[in-house]
This record gives sequence, C-alpha cells and structure tokens, in this order.
Amino acid sequence: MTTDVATPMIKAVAVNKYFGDLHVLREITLEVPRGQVVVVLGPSGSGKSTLCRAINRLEPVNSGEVAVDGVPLPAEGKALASLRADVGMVFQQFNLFAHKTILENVMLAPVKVRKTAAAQARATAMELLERVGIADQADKYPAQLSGGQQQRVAIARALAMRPKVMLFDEPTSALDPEMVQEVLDVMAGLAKDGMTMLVVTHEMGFARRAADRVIFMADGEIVEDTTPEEFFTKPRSERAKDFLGKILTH
Ligand SMILES: Nc1ncnc2c1ncn2[C@@H]1O[C@H](COP(=O)(O)OP(=O)(O)OP(=O)(O)O)[C@@H](O)[C@H]1O
Repeated sequence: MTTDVATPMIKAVAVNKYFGDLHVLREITLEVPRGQVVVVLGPSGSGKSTLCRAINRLEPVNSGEVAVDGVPLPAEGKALASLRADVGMVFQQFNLFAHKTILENVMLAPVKVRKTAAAQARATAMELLERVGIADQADKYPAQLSGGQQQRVAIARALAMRPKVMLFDEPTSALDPEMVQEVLDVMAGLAKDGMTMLVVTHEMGFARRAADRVIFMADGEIVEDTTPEEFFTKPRSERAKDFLGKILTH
C-alpha cells in the first residue's frame, strides 16, 4: 500500500479504448494528485463515461496503464477485485439492492468483501448514513426513498468500503431537478474533506464551486485540462467554446 504523498492517486498512461472501429479513448494520459477534485466535461459521446469506467477497469481497455495510488490495476482476476474496492463508484442509476434495507445496502460490501465484523460494519454504515443526512431512513427499502435519497445511500455505500478515490458518473442526471442539489451538497462535502474525486457531470455550478480542475474531453481526447476559472472564462479550444456556448444558451 502506497502512502507517499507524491504518488498520484490516479495515473493513466496512454490509454486507448475501441468499441469496434470507434476509437473512444485516444492516448489518454492523466495524473490526479491525492485530494484533488476533477470534473470531466464534454459533449455527449466524447468518452467521459468510458474514461471513468476505464479507471477501475469496469471497461477493459485496448492498451495503456492505469494505476491507483501507485498500484497498477491488473486486467482481471482476484487482485483486480481487491484493488477495485479502493475505488468507489457512483453511477447515474443508483443500483441499490431492492430487497435489502438501506442499512443492509451500506453494510453488505464491507462484510462480504472487506470481511468487516457485522457490528463494526453496522456502526460505520450508520455513521455514513448520518453523514449523507439519511440515518432516519436506515430501516426502509430503496423504493420507499426519493431518487435524491437513494443516490445519497449509493454514495454512503461506496464510502463504506473506505475507498481511496471516488468516481462519479453523472450522479445527478437521473434525478428530478429539486433533488440534484442535495446530492451535489454531499459531494461538495466529500470534496472539502479531502476525498480524491473524478466527477463526470453536466452540473456546471458544481464544477465551478467544488472542482480544483476541469478536464474537457472531445472525441476521446483531453482537449483542455485547466482550472474551472480558466475553463469557464477563457476556454482555449474552439470545441470548448462551442460546448460552453451551447450550454450557456440552453
Ligand atoms: N458498450 C458500448 N458499445 C459500443 N459503443 C459504446 C459502448 N459504450 C459507449 N459506446 C460509444 O462510445 C462513445 C463514448 O461513450 P461515452 O458513454 O464514454 O460518452 P460520454 O462522453 O460519457 O457521453 P454522455 O455524455 O452522452 O454520457 C459513444 O460514441 C458511445 O456510443
């Protein structure tokens, strides 16, 4: 286990991914230092989700290396499962277990994967549910909760594995507008607490408020990699200008 602060928390080198003939990730090289919050922006189909999934090898890549906290992720096998546990992932769809309570959803992976004792897992799960503001719903089932609440449970569930990194793939895209902010607030809180995060989102307000860095992707490439301030006020590429123009006039 690496704890050297100089080691990037995420390191991708020359990652390429094809779907058939479609070159979806083109020579992606990226380092994310620990504690940094990176928001990934870009037009639909630019490869943002694929990048996110490639980082924990949910999506196998055709070439290139990915390392988390200095440890290269193997392509498959038991070692991959164990390393993947260091990478929390929150998706657009919450993917909670419908027949388990909220508390059980959050306890499950630590007990099964980390072999945490049930009492300890329960205590940690309750702490995390408290942190995402939902401890009073612990005994309910996912269908009894709003979308925003379910997504907060999904975040607590990911945190229960004590991940080193959190990846968010459009976590608010499936939510009714009035529930978006409660999820973004939880994410901003995590960012403030020093979690390393890579966030694919269309929420520009979050990018401005919580990101340390914006990566703009187009056609499978990182076209801009800069601060939110620079990106939103002085985008350099025509593609970023075009993207921002469309969003701001939306
Ligand atoms: N499993 C798959 N099989 C074939 N093509 C795929 C697959 N997943 C993604 N693609 C294609 O790869 C490209 C990149 O997709 P990706 O989902 O990474 O884009 P994105 O930037 O996240 O888009 P969006 O903002 O619409 O979610 C798209 O052209 C998409 O159609």
